[in-house]
Amino acid sequence: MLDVNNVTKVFSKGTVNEHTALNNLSLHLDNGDFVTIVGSNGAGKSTLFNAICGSFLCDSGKIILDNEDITYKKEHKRARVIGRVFQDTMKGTAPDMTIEENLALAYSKGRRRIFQSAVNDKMRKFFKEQLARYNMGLEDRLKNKVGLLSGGQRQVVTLLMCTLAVPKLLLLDEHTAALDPATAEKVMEITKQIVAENNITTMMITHNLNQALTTGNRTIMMDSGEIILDIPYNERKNMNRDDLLQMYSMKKREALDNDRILFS
Ligand SMILES: Nc1ncnc2c1ncn2[C@@H]1O[C@H](COP(=O)(O)OP(=O)(O)OP(=O)(O)O)[C@@H](O)[C@H]1O
Repeated sequence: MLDVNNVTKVFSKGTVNEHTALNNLSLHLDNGDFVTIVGSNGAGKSTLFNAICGSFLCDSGKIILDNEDITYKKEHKRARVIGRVFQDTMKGTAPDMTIEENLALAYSKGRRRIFQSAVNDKMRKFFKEQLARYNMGLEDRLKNKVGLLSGGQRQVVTLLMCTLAVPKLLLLDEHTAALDPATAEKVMEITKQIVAENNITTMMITHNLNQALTTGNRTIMMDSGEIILDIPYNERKNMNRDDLLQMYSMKKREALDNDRILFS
């Protein structure tokens, strides 16, 4: 489904601040893979997502999504088939628009009617049914502005917006990190449900090693713009966070500095 082939991204090239954020990185995802991504601050995790989304052009390498070379495709065109949920719960929705207007935008995106927020009764019924499934009380608040919702409720609306038209790829960028533990757990449950029901190929960045090891079917660890560990399900299923930290230390030949890594 996704092939990232030898991708390199250098920021501030030719200056004293030159920094290689992605270093000849390659990655293959099969259809339906749910890959969790861990790594220290500055490892290049979000930059990898930005490269896949087309936030910038890479210095070298190719990105293929569902057999299409998207290396030079514009970001807004990629956004039609790639969903992304950020840590910042304000991103991804229009706070001054109502829940139903936000959902209608996403709904029409999938139907090629760009930027259409008009809501009809059929859509309203559909949105209500969808929201009711997640027990967040959102089905009765269709006419509330999204800006009035809690962070957890907004993340659920964003998730639904990203998946109403099933994307080819879903990118979750620490999307539960800003929520309180109970809400984070609830949003993770909903995420897993949406991904499983629609068999969405998904990548999720997290700093929580336990979450990384118990979510999806594979975990990769990044460091200095490279993938240093790629652990498939069979290997991962009996691992705990200490095993993962030890694997990191063996690979890097350095002890793991928990403060730097910021793993929970
Ligand atoms: N637009 C940019 N311009 C210059 N440098 C950048 C830019 N984006 C990222 N970087 C640098 O690239 C490196 C990788 O950043 P990135 O945000 O991908 O790390 P990360 O693994 O997501 O870290 P974190 O866990 O802290 O979010 C960092 O050193 C960062 O400062």
